[in-house]
Amino acid sequence: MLKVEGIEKSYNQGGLFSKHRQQVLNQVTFECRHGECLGIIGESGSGKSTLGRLILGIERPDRGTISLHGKNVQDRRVRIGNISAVFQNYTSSINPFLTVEAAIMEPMQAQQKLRKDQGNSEKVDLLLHQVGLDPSYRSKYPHELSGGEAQRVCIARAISTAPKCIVFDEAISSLDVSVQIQVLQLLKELKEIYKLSYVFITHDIQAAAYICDRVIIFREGQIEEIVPIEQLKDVQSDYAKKLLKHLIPF
Ligand SMILES: Nc1ncnc2c1ncn2[C@@H]1O[C@H](COP(=O)(O)OP(=O)(O)OP(=O)(O)O)[C@@H](O)[C@H]1O
Repeated sequence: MLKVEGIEKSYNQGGLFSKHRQQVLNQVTFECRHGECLGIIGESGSGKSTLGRLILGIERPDRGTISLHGKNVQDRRVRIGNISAVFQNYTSSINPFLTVEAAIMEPMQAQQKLRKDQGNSEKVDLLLHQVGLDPSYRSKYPHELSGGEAQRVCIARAISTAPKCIVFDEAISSLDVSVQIQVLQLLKELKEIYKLSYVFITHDIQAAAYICDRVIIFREGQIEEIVPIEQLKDVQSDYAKKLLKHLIPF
């Protein structure tokens, strides 16, 4: 369903007029199946977040295509309401001047399917309930929320349009360990309820093992290996073995 084909991306290095370009992604091809959680693991700087931004249509690839159900995500109409994101930095992901209710309604309004009416308010209550928050949170502002609560609001925003795919970029990394587990459980439940596909960018191998069905091992902007999660211990390449050994704590 989400198809990434032959993606290449480079950035200018050394200022606006520099001719030197850094190749960040090189011939990246994979598919994220319907209802699948596909992990992306790699060293810092290997291009994971860049890939996430391309899937979200925030940036364009130099070459290659990313499509959702056969339609190119560069078309805004394909993305809006169908692909959403949850980032690491939950505090800057929500407009500080918006209440929780307004923040959750924002993506729905962008989708232009629902208007600010009774139905929408009810939907906000349902979404809050689904992420484990009670209706009293509707009138709160971001600065009144804990990190875990703010990330739950970001998740409510992400699911509010009933998307087909959500990109998580280190979405649990800034949370306390106990909150990370709760949020991972929540994400698993929501994936089943909404039949979602997840692209789960992380450096946390344990989180990946808990939630992912398959994992892409990323190396310097290229796919080193794609492994089903139950075969994570049996990766083939020396690089993948070293990376996983490095990422597993103790
Ligand atoms: N907008 C940009 N302009 C120039 N260079 C960029 C830009 N975005 C990313 N890069 C470079 O691309 C490379 C890959 O960055 P990216 O953030 O995608 O890696 P990452 O694997 O997500 O790293 P981390 O795990 O540290 O977040 C880095 O060398 C980074 O400096």
